[in-house]
Amino acid sequence: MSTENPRTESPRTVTPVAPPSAEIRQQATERLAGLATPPGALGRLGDIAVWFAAANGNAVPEQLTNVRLAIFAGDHGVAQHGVSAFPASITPAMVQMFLAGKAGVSALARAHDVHVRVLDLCVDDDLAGAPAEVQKFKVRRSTGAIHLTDALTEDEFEAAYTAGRTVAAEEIAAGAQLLLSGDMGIGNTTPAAAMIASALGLPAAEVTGRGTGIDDTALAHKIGVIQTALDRAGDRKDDPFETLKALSSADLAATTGYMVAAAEAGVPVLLDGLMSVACALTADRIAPGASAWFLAGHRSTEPGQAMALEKLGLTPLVDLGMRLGEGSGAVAAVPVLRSAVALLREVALLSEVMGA
Ligand SMILES: O=C(O)c1ccc[n+]([C@@H]2O[C@H](COP(=O)([O-])O)[C@@H](O)[C@H]2O)c1
Ligand SMILES: Cc1cc2nc[nH]c2cc1C
Repeated sequence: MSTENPRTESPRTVTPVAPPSAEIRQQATERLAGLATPPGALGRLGDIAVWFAAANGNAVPEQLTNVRLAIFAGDHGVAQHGVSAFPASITPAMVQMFLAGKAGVSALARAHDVHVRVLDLCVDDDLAGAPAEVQKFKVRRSTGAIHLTDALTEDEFEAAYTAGRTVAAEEIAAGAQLLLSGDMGIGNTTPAAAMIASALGLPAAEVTGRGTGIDDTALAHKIGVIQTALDRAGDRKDDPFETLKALSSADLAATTGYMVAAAEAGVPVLLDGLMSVACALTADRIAPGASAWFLAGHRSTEPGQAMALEKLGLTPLVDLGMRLGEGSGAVAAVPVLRSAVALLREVALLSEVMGA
């Protein structure tokens, strides 16, 4: 973890982020080359181990014992406009499942020892019985339908973005060696696609996918909704903060703030599917260089995710055809990263073997 990237100005400042230590990266590369394995025999696991070593600040990287996932949940005005295969009432129901430990991501997180925190930024429900902690950053109920109006007001944007930064700081204070982001929100593949289209300067038709599984008719309608939103935002798409305010939501603005803050603090982030990668792309617009702290967990079936990953220069660790969201793809990739770390930490050096 480095402290070389302090950000003291207002949240709306584009400030580059320094990459992980080149010196430690070099030491880790030399260690990898010296392991008692044939050169290159570890394939990508070797590269991943070196990346993590540099991000972790140790040429012999720490064992990954404190991996922490924050799931940012919210509802989206566009969900009332025929862009999803499911009703918005699924969002609070799934948040309750996360809290009960019964969602897909809950099972994976237990299997792989990942700490899960659930945050309601803009769920359109009062989440009866949920701990107060879950709603402490709640900005509003649902967000503006982005083809008709801005997702957030200026105050709401600042509250959401700052909330995400605070969550990252809290998780880092709790000892996070690796942060993961997850999402829950019916309709959220629509703003996520709009964020990616804005960053890449692409039309809606190229980045839009089927989300929860819409048919061809609904897909054509969803493309129209996203293109209308992009046209409505106009030149504001050139500014990542305006993009978040006009075209995202409180949960996605918070996720972006979380990633910017993690990179600034020098803590690596393992990315999930479409929403996570849309936010990572936006975080890298806000904090150029932040992507050096990001590792792609999995490849989602959403086309926009692949395009955003390519722009970020990231290749996913696993490609399992998943499109669940929740952070599930990132959690599924944790054992791969742990495998890489274990190899660089624990394998003997060839010089030791030969000298023995
Ligand atoms: O992570 C992904 O790539 C992904 C792809 C498709 C759908 N999802 C999940 O499905 C929901 C959004 O889909 P939709 O069709 O309602 O926009 C939301 O809760 C996401 O977590 C997630
Ligand atoms: C059941 C269900 C679970 C989810 N988890 C994330 N997005 C989801 C969408 C649906 C519909």
